[in-house]
Amino acid sequence: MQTTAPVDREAAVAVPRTDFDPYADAALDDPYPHYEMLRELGPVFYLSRYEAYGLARHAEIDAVLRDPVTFCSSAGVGLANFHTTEPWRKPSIILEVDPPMHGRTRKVVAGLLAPASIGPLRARFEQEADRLVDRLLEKGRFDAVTDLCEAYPLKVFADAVGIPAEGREQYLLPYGDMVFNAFGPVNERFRKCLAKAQSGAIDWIAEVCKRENLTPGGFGARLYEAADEGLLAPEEAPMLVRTLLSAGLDTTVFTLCNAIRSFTRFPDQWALVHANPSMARQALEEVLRYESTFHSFYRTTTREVEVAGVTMGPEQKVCVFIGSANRDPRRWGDTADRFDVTRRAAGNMAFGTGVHGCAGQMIARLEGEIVLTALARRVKSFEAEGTPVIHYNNSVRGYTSMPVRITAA
Ligand SMILES: O=C(O)c1ccc(-c2ccccn2)cc1
Repeated sequence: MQTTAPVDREAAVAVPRTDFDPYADAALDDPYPHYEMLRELGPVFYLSRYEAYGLARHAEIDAVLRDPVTFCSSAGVGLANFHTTEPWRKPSIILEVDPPMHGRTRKVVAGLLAPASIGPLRARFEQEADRLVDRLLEKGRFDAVTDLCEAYPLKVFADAVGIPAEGREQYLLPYGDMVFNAFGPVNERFRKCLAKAQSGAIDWIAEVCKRENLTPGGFGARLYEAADEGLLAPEEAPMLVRTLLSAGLDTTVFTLCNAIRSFTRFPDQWALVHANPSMARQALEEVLRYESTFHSFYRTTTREVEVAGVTMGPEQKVCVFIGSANRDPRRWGDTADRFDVTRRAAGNMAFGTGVHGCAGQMIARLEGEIVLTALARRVKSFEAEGTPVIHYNNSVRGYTSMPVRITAA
């Protein structure tokens, strides 16, 4: 366990320094004891290894994410400051921009992914979930990552965007892996990703975002229609298709992984959901709180600002550990570390909060709720077959492999 060094001389109030490395495998194996240590350091601390401030408590993270002017996104939402470091790809026109520009692109994407727009997808999402559960019950034992958690979003969400079926397995997840590694340091993990992705994913994504490759009526085609209507500049449509493919796959895959993992660890919780499938949506919310898929990202100060008595200069990177906010006993009480599907987990930070709160959170919830409901109706129990293999990534948590055995109801 890392130690804290003497106080930082410059800060008005001593800011505790730590050489904790959030990106070390040991931290990714089980971040929660480390998050506990960070929360106890104070409301604000300094990650000396990365020369960035850090917040691990719910209240301060909530305040920072609700102030996009002081804590901006246009310098990148990862450790790299776009004012001094060349971004690895053209910055996103929704994630890596500030108001007012952000408001315009956000309005278009949020409209596309709003309940009214995704409601008509429910029937085909349910049909696909039932077909998938049929296959899993026939198998009895399978790898929950490849056969369930990856298979489902790669089919239903990629179909909803309207991209070709060919090449999805090969390119979509590796591309997302790179997107989420890019929010961390340029470490070995990220460098390996970049090298691999040069081999095809980046070109494949650019190709499938072209209008001629998108199914009419899908989210992608509808972004080009928004450009036709003047709501977007022509070159912004493919950029927002790239957004959907960057943000909408790995996150839901890992959320499903974290759900299955939690239910194999806590079979009594699955028993509750199996007994009452209408709890699926609420159970999913507790999965999102308990094992947030997306764990940490950054904002950059646009001026000198004081947070909890600590004065930060301008151009400072501030890491918000939303995975820790979701376990903060100051917000969730002393059962914060308990996986409890009967808890009211709404208000968790899994999708962030404020103007940049995840625009796709409703379709993510729809996918999760439908899969868990289909499983709850027909699967009595999940048993883990051996230890699952963690997927190591700089900012999202999930699994590479998770052999399970299921028992039909
Ligand atoms: O506009 C993009 O390319 C983009 C937008 C959003 C994300 C994202 C970040 C964290 C969690 C979920 N989504 C990634 C990429």
